[in-house]
Amino acid sequence: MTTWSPGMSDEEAAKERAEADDEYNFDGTVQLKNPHIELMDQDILYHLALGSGSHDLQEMFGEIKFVCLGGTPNRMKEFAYYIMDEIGYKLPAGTQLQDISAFSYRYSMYKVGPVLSISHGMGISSIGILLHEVIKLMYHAKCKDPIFIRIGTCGGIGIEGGTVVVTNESVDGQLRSSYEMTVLGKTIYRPAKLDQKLVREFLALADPAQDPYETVTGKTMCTYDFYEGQGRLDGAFCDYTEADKMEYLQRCKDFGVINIEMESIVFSALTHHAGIKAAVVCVALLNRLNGDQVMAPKEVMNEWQKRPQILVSRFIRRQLAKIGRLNKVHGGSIKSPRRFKLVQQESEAHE
Ligand SMILES: O=P(O)(O)O[C@H]1O[C@H](CO)[C@@H](O)[C@H]1O
Ligand SMILES: O=c1cc[nH]c(=O)[nH]1
Repeated sequence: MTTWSPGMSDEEAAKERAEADDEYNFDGTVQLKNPHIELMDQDILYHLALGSGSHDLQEMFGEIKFVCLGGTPNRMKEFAYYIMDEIGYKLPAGTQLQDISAFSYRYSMYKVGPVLSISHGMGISSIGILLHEVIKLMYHAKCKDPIFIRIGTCGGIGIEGGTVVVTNESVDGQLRSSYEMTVLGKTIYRPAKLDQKLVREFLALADPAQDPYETVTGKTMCTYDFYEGQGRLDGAFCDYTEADKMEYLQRCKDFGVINIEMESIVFSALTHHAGIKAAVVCVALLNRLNGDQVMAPKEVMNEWQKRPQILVSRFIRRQLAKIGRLNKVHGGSIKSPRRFKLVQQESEAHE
């Protein structure tokens, strides 16, 4: 847990935060870098329709290891049923998955054993609010080493529709790799860092023999808008020419950007700030160098949207298998691969 306190100087606090970055607490629980929360009688997670006073969050969510987020309620409900099959999770007879956040009328949330599947809506503000509450949920529930994964769609730059992209770095519309926000009237920047080991793990799970599509990695540009923000010519307004658009997209491509979407910068910045490992896996719906309109038929797009889910499922199954193997060795006492790694490192040091 961070030792930041209201009396600390800015310099001390920055040092404290830098040291605490990218780390879970030693027991794997999530650090909360907000000293005010502990002082509150209860914490109402308003947009999730949950609260630390009204719900036993540890009982309900303590076992969560994977938090999967995607734009639409429908995709995340489908993913919940898909991952249920994939990990062999059985619902009690005669029951079905419930949308835990249904009464927020904002986001949908499904829990399948150690997996949470949550819709985040469109854009930085929507996922940003959700992330505050989900990170606090992880903290209240004392979840150990949770990994956050965004399962999305995007526009490709120089890649064809149906290609799966694992983001290695998120940049904004000005190609800056930090998330800019205004706090108390001041502009602050949070580094938008993603876990590079996770990137490699996801790429290694792509299987050219089995997958009739490419899985690639590169920079993802995250914008505040779908139309002008992404240099489209087909919005309600457009004050630039096609040549201007192509020059911008080419500049992005030359910088290493291979896709564009609308959440990855705040997703990577806030998870990094919370010390939570995170990954972004999206499918391209079109190649923006060829046009702006999303024209693939519905059935084709539905099949494409399954592709990141397949990769994420392989990852989750592999992680769960690791945890299962470790627990066999350690009598069920180790609940996450990371804890296992620490135990492994410690025992190696003593050899
Ligand atoms: O498919 P999702 O997850 O919604 O993501 C992409 O699609 C939306 C735009 O159509 C944006 O939210 C963008 O990031
Ligand atoms: O072009 C696209 C397609 C999906 N999502 C985006 O943000 N942009």
